[in-house]
This record gives sequence, structure tokens and C-alpha cells, in this order.
Amino acid sequence: MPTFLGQNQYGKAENRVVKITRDGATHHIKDLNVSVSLSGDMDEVHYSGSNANVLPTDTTKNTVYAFAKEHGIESAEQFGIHLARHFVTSQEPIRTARIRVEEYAWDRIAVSGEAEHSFVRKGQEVRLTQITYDGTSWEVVSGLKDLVVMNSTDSEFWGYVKDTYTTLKEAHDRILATEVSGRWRFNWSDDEQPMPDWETSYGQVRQHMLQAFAETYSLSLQQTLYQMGARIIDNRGEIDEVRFSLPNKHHFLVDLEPFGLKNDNEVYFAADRPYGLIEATILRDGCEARIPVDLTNL
Ligand SMILES: O=c1[nH]c(=O)c2[nH]c(=O)[nH]c2[nH]1
Repeated sequence: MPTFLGQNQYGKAENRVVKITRDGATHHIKDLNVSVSLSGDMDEVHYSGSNANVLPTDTTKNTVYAFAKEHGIESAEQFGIHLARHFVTSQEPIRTARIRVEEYAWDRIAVSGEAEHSFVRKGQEVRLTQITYDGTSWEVVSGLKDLVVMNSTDSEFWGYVKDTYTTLKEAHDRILATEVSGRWRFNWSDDEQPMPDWETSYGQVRQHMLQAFAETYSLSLQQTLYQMGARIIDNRGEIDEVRFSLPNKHHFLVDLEPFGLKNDNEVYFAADRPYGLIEATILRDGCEARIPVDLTNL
């Protein structure tokens, strides 16, 4: 045969599942987008079309909805772990399951107190997780995207390389803004180890990251990025690796001189493109990098 099959995986992508938990009149929402990707002994379906080893993608979709009922959705991570374990342990030809989850958060609408069953979708970040299980070991990489943050001072950028093409003016007081895309890898990898409390972990990681962004007097976005990652690793023992992709959302001072006005760091043009793109991994001492360099691949 002049050709042969390389890496392959299959499953149902983007199963949108909303689970309402009714605690009397008070309802709780979990709103997820779950993608299932399975791999294993799948040569024959590609070579000959024999579906003998193929659990239909339609079944994987049904499993997501049935598990929401049977196991509930405690956290995105816990839900993904249930699914991954099920596919790998119930179907012999399936050797590896990768479950990706996006979670959309909802707030209660303030009425007199907090509404019991009325919600407004949070406009902030999307929470993410990816669970990979091969029947022996687990890899859990969680994270977030679309979290926009800004410091209106305590940011400088100067002392950089200047060549023939450099026109950028040194800044001693600038706006620093970015849309955080981050991933962090847990060191939980087998069923013998106690599992982290996923909900607490997410809230704490987010808080450390935001505090580091707010508290770092920044000489570059690179420095801020490193502080954000280091703060997470220093404070959260369950995490060994953090990767960030941070677009520098440039805010340029507008020249108001033509109008006889002085711009005393007050009026900015918020540019949307091009943008600086600052990306890096921060690791616990002795640990190796496993989060892909390009976060769009995760
Ligand atoms: O924080 C920054 N890092 C850079 O590398 C850079 N380059 C640039 O033009 N502006 C900035 N800002």
C-alpha cells in the first residue's frame, strides 16, 4: 500500500448541555459546551469502512446528556473525567478519550434579593478544561479565555532596542490592557492521588492571576505575564505549568495639539489591530512543559 493512516480521532464536537439543578424554588445552572474526541483501534474503519470498532458519534452525544442527568455536573473537570473514564473503560477499541469543555457562567439577577430562577449571562471569561485519559493516567489542563483586564497606570515601556525602523516613543505612564487566554496543567495524574477540588482551584487561580496583574508595577507585558504565572504556581500546589497568550491591547494617546488642547494622559485611541502578542510558559522547578505552544491547539 503506498499510503498509511496517521493520527486519527473522532467524536461529537460542541455538545451544548445546560443542566438545571432544582433546590426547591432555587435553581442552579451549569452551561457547558462539551467536545468528545476518541482514538484507539480505528484502522479498519479508515481502510475498509468496517464500523465494527466504531461507537457512533451520535452515541457520544447522547452519553453527554445522559451523564448530565445520571452524574450531575459538579464541575467541568469532574464531568469530563466521568465521560473520559466511561469511553475508555466501556469500549475495548477505544484507548484514549479527550474531553474538552467550555463553561459559560451565569449570575442571578438582582430583584429584591437574588432571583431564584432568573439569570443574566456573565459577560466575562469562558472557563475551559481538557481531560485526556488513556486508561492509566490522566492529564487535566484547565484555563480561561476572553478575560479582558486593564491597568490605567503603573505601566511603563522603555529601554528597548532601537534600530532604523523604530519609531515607538518611550512610555513612562501608559495603559496596560490585555485579553487573557491562559491554561494551567494539574499534577493530578492517577486515581491513587487525591483529586483537587476543581471549583475552588479555578476560583483561586483566577484570583491570583488577577491580583498579580493588578499589583505588578509593569515594565513590560512580558514581566506582568511572568508574575501572573509565577503567582499561580507559588500559591497552588496542584498546578505545575501555566501558559498565557496575551494580546497587548494598545491604547495610544491622541494628539490633541491641533485643537489647542493638552492631552495629559487622559484621551486614548483604543486600537484593535495590529496588536503585540506576548506568549510564555511558566513552570514549577523540575517540571516539563506539556501545554501546546499554540493555545488554539488546545
Ligand atoms: O509590554 C510591551 N512589550 C513589548 O515587547 C512591546 N513592544 C512594543 O512595541 N510595545 C510593547 N509593550
